[in-house]
Amino acid sequence: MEFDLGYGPQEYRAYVTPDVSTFYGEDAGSRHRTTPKHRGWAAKFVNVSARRVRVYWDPKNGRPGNPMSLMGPFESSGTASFPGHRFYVTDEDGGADGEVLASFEIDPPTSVYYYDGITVEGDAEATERNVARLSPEHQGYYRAIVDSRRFNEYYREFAGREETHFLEVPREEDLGKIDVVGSARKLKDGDARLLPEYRDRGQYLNMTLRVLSCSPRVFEVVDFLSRAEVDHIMYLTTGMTLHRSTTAGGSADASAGRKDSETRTSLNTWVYRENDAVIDTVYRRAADLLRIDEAMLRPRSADEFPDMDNTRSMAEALQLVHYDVGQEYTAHHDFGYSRIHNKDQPARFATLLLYLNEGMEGGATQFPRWINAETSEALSVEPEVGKAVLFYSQLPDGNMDDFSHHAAMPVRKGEKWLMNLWVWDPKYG
Ligand SMILES: O=C(O)CCC(=O)C(=O)O
Ligand SMILES: [Fe+2]
Repeated sequence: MEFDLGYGPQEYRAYVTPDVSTFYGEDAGSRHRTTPKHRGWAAKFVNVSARRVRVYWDPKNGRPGNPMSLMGPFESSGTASFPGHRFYVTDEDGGADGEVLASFEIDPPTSVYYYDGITVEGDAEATERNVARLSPEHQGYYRAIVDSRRFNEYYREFAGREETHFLEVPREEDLGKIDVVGSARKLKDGDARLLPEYRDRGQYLNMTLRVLSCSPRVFEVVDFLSRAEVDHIMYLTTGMTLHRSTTAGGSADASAGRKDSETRTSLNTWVYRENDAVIDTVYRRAADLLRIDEAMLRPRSADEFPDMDNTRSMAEALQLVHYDVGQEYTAHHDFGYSRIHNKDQPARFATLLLYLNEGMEGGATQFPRWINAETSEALSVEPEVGKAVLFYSQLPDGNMDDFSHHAAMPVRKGEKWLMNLWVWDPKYG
């Protein structure tokens, strides 16, 4: 798409969600998108002011709001929400009953909601006076947000969605041409590495990547982990202490109006690549699956990939999660909302879910808003020992994918063990 923020015409490769018919290998127009039962909608809040403000979810029953997040000057936060839900902003010290500086009703396709204490609508001079009172650093953030808002208008017009990420650099990504539900790609022999000392000569693990959904992009790899590996991981966890799980951005990322303790009720701990040869193998295989070098998933020395602007790992430690009966993780996004202060806007890019057991009742991973032509129900993935699910939280153009909304359904009987491998975009930092 072409856009102009006042610095001359520029080009941007924005991603337009394809017609759903193409997800079935058919001509555009032959099938129609269903309306999902789940009406979730991601909301991002931006504090366009030099004061510290709090965002509250408004329960609309006359009671004070539930605190969602604290935003410093020119910072942002976000949450998984629903159309019609209301939020309001007060001064940090004002509390839930404080003077309401701005209020918002979630109204698709709007995803980004601004509390703007600087801009005076229709009065450029008054606006400039407000800007002049800001520190030079804050003036820079203000102008960046103004540009981003204007860019967002072009993006929304072109792509039908808002950019929830302060986009800078278009990203391209090689997913090959597996863009039809049910289609599969066999990963080449040798793609999936086993440590040499653990394999016979010429023996490789072959993996097949199968498309479960094109939007969000969700793939399944049955037998990603061997039984022996799963047994080993479960053995490693013996004696580990698990802690109550939290959500990525604390309450800022909890589903609107619910506390952390209600949205994610599981226990978890972290498993490190460096500490175990089998875990190292899992990372190497994950890198093969993602088609990136395994070095990206560990700290690098300065002479490896000198073109990268940092040497940090793009991956987090593996998060081992345990769900007991009744425990769940309600629908959420994995991407998080990065601070505007960070020019690189780091965000989680891909998630690999590794199932370590099966046979429980409940406990499926669901994508309730997947775009498809067959059902309004969620896409539901059942845990199977050793199975991996790969999904992307980012669209090919670098924006966040609101449809990557997903949930771990409550376990009704038995228990569930799973590992999360979170991979950040290359500018993690
Ligand atoms: O347990 C699952 O199936 C999904 C877990 C998840 O989405 C998360 O931990 O972020
Ligand atoms: Fe998640």
